Amino acid sequence: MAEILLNAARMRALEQAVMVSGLVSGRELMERAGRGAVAAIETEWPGPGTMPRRAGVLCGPGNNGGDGFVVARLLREKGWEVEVFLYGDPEKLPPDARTNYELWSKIGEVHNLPEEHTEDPLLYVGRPDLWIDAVFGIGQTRALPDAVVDVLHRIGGGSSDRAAPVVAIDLPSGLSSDSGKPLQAFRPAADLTVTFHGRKPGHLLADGPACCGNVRVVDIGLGSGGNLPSGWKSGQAAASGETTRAEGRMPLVRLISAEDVRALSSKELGHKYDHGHALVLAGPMGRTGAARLSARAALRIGAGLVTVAAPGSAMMECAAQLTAIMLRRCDDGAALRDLLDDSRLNVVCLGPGLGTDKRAAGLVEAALASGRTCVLDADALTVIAGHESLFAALHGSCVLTPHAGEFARLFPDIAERLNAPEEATYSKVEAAGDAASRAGCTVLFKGPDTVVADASGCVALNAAVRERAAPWLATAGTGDVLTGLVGGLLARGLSPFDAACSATWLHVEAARAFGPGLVSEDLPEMLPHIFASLNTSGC
Ligand SMILES: NC(=O)C1=CN([C@@H]2O[C@H](COP(=O)(O)OP(=O)(O)OC[C@H]3O[C@@H](n4cnc5c(N)ncnc54)[C@H](O)[C@@H]3O)[C@@H](O)[C@H]2O)[C@@H](O)CC1
Ligand SMILES: [K+]
Repeated sequence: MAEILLNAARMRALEQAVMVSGLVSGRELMERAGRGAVAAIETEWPGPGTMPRRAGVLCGPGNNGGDGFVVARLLREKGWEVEVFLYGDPEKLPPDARTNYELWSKIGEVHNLPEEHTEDPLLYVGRPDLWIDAVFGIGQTRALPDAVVDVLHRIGGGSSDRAAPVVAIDLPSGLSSDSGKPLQAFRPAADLTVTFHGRKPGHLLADGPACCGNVRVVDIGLGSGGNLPSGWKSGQAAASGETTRAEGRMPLVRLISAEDVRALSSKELGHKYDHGHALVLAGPMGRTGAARLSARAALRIGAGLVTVAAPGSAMMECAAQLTAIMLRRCDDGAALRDLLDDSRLNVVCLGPGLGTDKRAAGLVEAALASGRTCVLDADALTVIAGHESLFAALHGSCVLTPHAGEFARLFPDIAERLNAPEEATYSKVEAAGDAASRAGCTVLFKGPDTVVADASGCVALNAAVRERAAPWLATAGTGDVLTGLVGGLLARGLSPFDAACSATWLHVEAARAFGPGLVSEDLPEMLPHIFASLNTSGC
């Protein structure tokens, strides 16, 4: 199954559908959520034996608070000393949360956390072993009230050196479920986040991974809704009746995984021309390294043939460095048009080390006018950002691979919205989707949370965070390698969306397989190892 990240609206819809079907009540779902949270706590921190443990449970005014009352009751049943605090009016709790408030009230006290005179929960709990943050979950769309920020500060839920661990129920309070951005200046932090049915985009995007700590998913019996069959690919969201960007709502986000690339590890028998021919455009003498890195990556990922096209001044430099990769001279846009008369050249990669001068603009123009499948990166993106006519010439067979700075040059208003504090629920997923629909092509928006979006509304996320973190990718030239990986997969015939998804996953896996000390040249050389391990481990 492909993992779909459930945005808040979709999670609500799933819960509603299950409750309306009569298969399970909201109260039972809440009980399962609380039970799952307690089990996750016991797994994360196996107890010291017979010693009673002590927890402070902070509950909010909605169903997230309801989960908190369940957790409090179940911990008490297990012998924990538990103090419970409520932010909100018990009379206004929704029905299931109210029921659990009443169940808890039979066995323990509920301390009020009034807005005006925030009490210090530490006074009640002394030295707790654990804090439970059940103030807000997927219902939060606006900044935390100051009183709640105050309390979370006191328990250390915003700093890394807190005295007792914090367990967030569903999400740390103050974090947007859809964007992974804090909803206010206070940046919440938890050691463990227990979420239900499936991960939400906010667990993996932006600040989410740093705020959430370990994320454990609890099955509360909502069935397989939200997951899509393996092999689910671009375009199928609309066909399956799922929400897409094209419908103007938050898209379904698929997590990119090994499943996306397993089929790539075998090259079907055939002639080298059956696997495409990528043309990589180089910049002037002294700047060809970037294009050579792209070319090497394109060849390693399985393009049948790769040619570097360099200006006359750089021919000797390239010739001295290339072996399996071919070399052609290409001084300007006219020369590129001539080269592209050869229809076997099915992909053009341009941008790394290209420069931003007249030659570069001519090459970008010729590449786009040819209608060829193109990967545009680095300098090519800067050139496009500076020429409206080139932006307008982008077409459905293009892949743009901007990092945040390049994205802001190409789509300044979208980037501004993404970075505006008052737009905390606007996510990188939506930003990439808006950019793709404006450009009319696939956009691979780089980062530890790389988002791939196409103009039809399909979106996927490659999360290189926590256990999949690859900090070694922050070194010169790794972006040039990614350009070549996308180009090589396009040459092999993958669609722009699929090529971008697979390339970004392999890029991270290559970095992880090499580890510390990585330089960009190492990345393509790790691919045989990755393909071999995909075949043998079935990971
Ligand atoms: N029956 C269900 O629907 C289930 C819900 N579950 C829990 O319920 C949560 C969602 O519950 P709710 O929809 O009640 O939402 P929350 O409990 O997240 O928020 C409650 C309400 O608080 C208000 N609010 C949000 N942000 C606020 C802010 N900054 N300041 C003041 N008020 C704010 C909103 O009106 C929101 O509806 C999930 O995250 C999950 O923990 C689970 O128990 C599973 C079953
Ligand atoms: K919470």
